[in-house]
Amino acid sequence: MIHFENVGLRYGMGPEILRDLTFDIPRRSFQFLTGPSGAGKTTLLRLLFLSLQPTRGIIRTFDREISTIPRDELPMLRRRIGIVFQDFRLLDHLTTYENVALPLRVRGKEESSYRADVLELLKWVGLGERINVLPAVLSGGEKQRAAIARALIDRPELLLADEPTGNVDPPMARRLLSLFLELNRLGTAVVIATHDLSLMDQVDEARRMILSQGRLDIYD
Ligand SMILES: Nc1ncnc2c1ncn2[C@@H]1O[C@H](COP(=O)(O)OP(=O)(O)OP(=O)(O)O)[C@@H](O)[C@H]1O
Repeated sequence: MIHFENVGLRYGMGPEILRDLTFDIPRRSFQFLTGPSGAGKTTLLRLLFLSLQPTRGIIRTFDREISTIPRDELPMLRRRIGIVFQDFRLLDHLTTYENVALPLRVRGKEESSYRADVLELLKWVGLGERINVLPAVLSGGEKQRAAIARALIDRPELLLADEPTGNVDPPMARRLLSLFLELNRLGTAVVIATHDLSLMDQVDEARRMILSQGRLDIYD
């Protein structure tokens, strides 16, 4: 589904942060992406989300080679990808409900067709009492859960999550992990960037992608 071939990335004139990355993200796969702070996990997620272009090498996403796609077509491809940013990126003027429903609204769906699903997901992530408030009054953990719900609601083909359990307690982290696993069971490929070893230990069958000094090792 995603193919990287000899991909390298540098910011401006700086050093190469990622070097010669060659790997696939298969359909329906589940992987953790880990490595020391500053190793380039967020950078790799940005490449996967098509918000950065590689400085060398080839990336194929959903059978399209990225360098050949006109910029104005990228948003259509991105709609097939759900992403949880480390800094959440909720829209300040929208309520929790509206933020989570946004991907469906953008798709032109009728509210009556998704309202119950959005409310159910919000309850599942523990935001049932926070449906009609703005992000400014949510705690860090609540914002994180709203961002996760928004990334999941449209059942993307690929889900990317950057430290998605960084702001929640261990029971909530387990609950969120079970949500990612359920989404994966329904057919979504999942990539979770994390430092949390206990989280990774809960999914024996997950692939581990380990970034270190610009290189990537994969353990299936
Ligand atoms: N926009 C940018 N411009 C220049 N350098 C950047 C930029 N973004 C990241 N970097 C550098 O790229 C390297 C990798 O950063 P990145 O955020 O991808 O690492 P990370 O593995 O996600 O780190 P962490 O675990 O701390 O979140 C770091 O040295 C960082 O300073």
